[in-house]
Amino acid sequence: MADGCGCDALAHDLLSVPEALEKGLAAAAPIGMRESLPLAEAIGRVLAQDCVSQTDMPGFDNAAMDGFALRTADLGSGSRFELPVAGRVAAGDSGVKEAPSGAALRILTGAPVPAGFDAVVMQEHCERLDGRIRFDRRPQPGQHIRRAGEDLRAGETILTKGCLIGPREAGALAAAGYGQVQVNRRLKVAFFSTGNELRHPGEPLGPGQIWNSNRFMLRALLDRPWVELSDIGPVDDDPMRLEKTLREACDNADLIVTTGGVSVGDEDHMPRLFAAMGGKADVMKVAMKPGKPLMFGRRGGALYIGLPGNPVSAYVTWRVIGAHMMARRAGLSYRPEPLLPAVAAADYHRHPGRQEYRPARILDTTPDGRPRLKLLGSSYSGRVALLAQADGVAVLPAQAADIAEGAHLEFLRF
Ligand SMILES: Nc1nc2c(c(=O)[nH]1)N[C@H]1C(S)=C(S)[C@@H](COP(=O)(O)OP(=O)(O)OC[C@H]3O[C@@H](n4cnc5c(N)ncnc54)[C@H](O)[C@@H]3O)O[C@H]1N2
Ligand code: MOO
Repeated sequence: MADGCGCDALAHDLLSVPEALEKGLAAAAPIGMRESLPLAEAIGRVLAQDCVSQTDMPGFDNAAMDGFALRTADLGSGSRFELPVAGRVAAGDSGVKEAPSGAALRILTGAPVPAGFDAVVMQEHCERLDGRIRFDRRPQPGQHIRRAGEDLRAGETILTKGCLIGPREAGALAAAGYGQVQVNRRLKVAFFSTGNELRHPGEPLGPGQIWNSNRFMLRALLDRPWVELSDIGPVDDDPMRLEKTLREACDNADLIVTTGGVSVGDEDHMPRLFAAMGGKADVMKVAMKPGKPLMFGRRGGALYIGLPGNPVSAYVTWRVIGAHMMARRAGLSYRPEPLLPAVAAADYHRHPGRQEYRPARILDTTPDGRPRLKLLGSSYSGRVALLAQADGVAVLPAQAADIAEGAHLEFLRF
């Protein structure tokens, strides 16, 4: 939609973005169905249980350095020390190593520190003689020893349900002894794009036809390890076909995402069809640009999100609202996306009205580290190529008309 279409005059009737997001999150109840998986298969999934450490972490006093363990009480006064080396202990060794009073033990990183030993001297600080070590820095008690439980005590929480099991979480779960974890079952997501004008990319185009970009953009947006994705493909603006597709999708999916057909045109069938099928539908007008029309619906166990057809509008509404709804439905805890402080790289003028998410490119950074943003074309809701050139969207306040070079902007980085 071009700038200055006049429709922004109605902006006061619109829901704000936080209001729309709140409504969306409230509609997106988690599916709450779980399964137990071996840890390796749980990577990329949503954790469905609170996890506590099953042992103290670390589980025993151990050496933080390769070197020599000793008892500081053996050192006496003076500034030069020499001790015999009475044995060796490596990571994985079990059993208590005995060492006579006044002797050191060769010790390797991760090895249990035998009882009574209270310091480790790094090998770099020791001169090694035949069966003895000499060093001239007095070690402090506790030096280079990782004490049992200093990280976490057995029973302390390491992760709470609702987090994504990424590399750090997988590592923490393994360290806490979880070989098997409860995760939410994959969210069944079905998607399709509506419109008679749509052709598969590369197919010859007749008059009035365009290549279907939303289908591929949505596939990339929705394909997550915690999602079981079903691509229904394009569907013509034929009410019978649309209704059949929607009905089947509602019967089989936890979440249905479509693009197009949610506005007020004669071929914008989705709101009416959804209601006719016995679903509860809500077409919202959101005070954001692009992405004004946005539809939510519920029918049986299915949640429906109808995104606007314009590709940039669909992307932005997905990023700002839809993605949070999908995440919540899959059981992920909601985390607001932080906006970064940035500055305008030039003077810009715009028509005030709706809060705008303008594709923007980072030119460079200011001396205090803020990105300097070039705002890309003002008429862009169909220009998906512009989105691909952007590093993110600048969030322009509803009432801002003139934005001066150097002015503060908020930036949602892709
Ligand atoms: N009288 C009004 N007309 C419109 C309004 C309004 O408030 N009053 N809102 C405008 C805005 S803003 C948007 S956004 C669009 C949203 O309309 P729909 O969701 O119903 O989308 P369509 O009309 O089906 O398509 C809009 C546009 O996007 C192109 N499109 C659709 N699907 C795809 C696809 N898969 N790949 C690429 N491009 C696609 C489609 O050809 C249209 O050009 O409504 C405005 N109108
Ligand atoms: O302004 Mo529309 O919402 O093109 O997205």
